[in-house]
Amino acid sequence: MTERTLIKNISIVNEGQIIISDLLVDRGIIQDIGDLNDNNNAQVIDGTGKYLFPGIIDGQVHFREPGLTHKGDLYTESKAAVAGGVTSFIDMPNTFPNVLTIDILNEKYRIASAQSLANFGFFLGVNGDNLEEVIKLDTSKLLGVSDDGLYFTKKGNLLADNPETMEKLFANCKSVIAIHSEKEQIIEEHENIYREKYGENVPVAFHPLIRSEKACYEATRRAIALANKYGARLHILHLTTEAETHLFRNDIPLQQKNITTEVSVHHLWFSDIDYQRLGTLIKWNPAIKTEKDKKGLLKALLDDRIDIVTTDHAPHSIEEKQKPYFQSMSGAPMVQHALNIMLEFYKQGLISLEKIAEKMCHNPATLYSIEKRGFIREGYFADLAIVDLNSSWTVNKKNTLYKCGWSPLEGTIFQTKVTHTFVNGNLVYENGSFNEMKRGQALTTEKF
Ligand SMILES: NC(=O)N[C@@H](CC(=O)O)C(=O)O
Repeated sequence: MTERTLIKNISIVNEGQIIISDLLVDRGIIQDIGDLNDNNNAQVIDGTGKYLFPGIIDGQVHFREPGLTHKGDLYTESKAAVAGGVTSFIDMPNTFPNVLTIDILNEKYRIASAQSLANFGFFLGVNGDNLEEVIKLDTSKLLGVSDDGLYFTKKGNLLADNPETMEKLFANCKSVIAIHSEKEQIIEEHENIYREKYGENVPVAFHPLIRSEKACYEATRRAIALANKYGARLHILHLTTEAETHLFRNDIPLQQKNITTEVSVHHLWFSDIDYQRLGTLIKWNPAIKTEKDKKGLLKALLDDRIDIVTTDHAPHSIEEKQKPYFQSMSGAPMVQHALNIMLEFYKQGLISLEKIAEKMCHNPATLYSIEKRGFIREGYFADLAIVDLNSSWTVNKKNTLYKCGWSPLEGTIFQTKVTHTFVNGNLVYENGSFNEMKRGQALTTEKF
């Protein structure tokens, strides 16, 4: 494979602008942007009529390795990611064993260097069990700490209404604290009410009433109050309610924010009217809520109260999903289809291409201080995605690359297609084919 690629005559979507230009990639780096001629045997790609985005940085995925690899693994899920234009991801700590020590964190980096087709970063998990060790660490060196998904084990966790644990973490942690924000006590009260009425077969349409707006709002309000008290760096994961969006600011630039938040694509795409059609396939935590919430989330994304878009890619086997309400696993795979979803909103006139690049590429890089990625700039890593905005296709089992083999989007017609994805200058994905010679790199941060 040639080390140089010249992309000719492409519409570059970057930093609030779209300009038609050429771009030269040399040995993994964006070497030049402008009116360029190939003078050194570069592989040439004609970009006429197509759009070039910085590779998507997905700030929240569950790729399931180690320990849960019957659902997904770092190779299979990163491959699906790359097919969707995602070139970097940050993986959550609820793999097994839970990522509660630096040794386990390092082990995940080791596996990913051998397996992942995309660039990778990992959260250190934090809960009541390892809090004392975490606050002894130099947390300023970590990409972030998170409690996400650790609540599945129902022990010692931050969400179990443990104000002391939360307080100590916020007082001492120097890195981004990424919180899964739902108040467990409120959820348990609701679970008991519905269990009494319906037994194990609670209709899934009640999921947003069990994991309710109040459960989300109260937890988010409390976390923000603590972050303000200690000046901690708080990030609220996967926001789901319109009510919570009003707790976030848009009067200061992202670089100056101590408190940030995100929306996951499924909470922009689905609403409670979809439970009837899709049942437990769209059971997520926090739950898919109402049309009003869905609209409110998009509004907050557009006016910058919400900073980034993530997927919370959470594959489970179809057997694990198709169970009665209480046993059905929460979460679903999304990473391959996230950019298509956002581009569909563009097609509907709801968001600009520049805003998509801001929320899926630039802002995740800024929020997690990721070095030299997320922007199309000379000297930056050549993580790039080319999209055709006029090419329709239907999601089906055959073209869904997740190890779990299904998607809640099956049957959906997308009008846009990712045609090429470059990771560190390597053309890893091209029109349905993969070049798997190279592996992704660990994300480095400006803090290291
Ligand atoms: N979002 C989900 O519904 N599930 C996630 C855990 C999580 O993000 O809370 C999972 O790991 O399956």
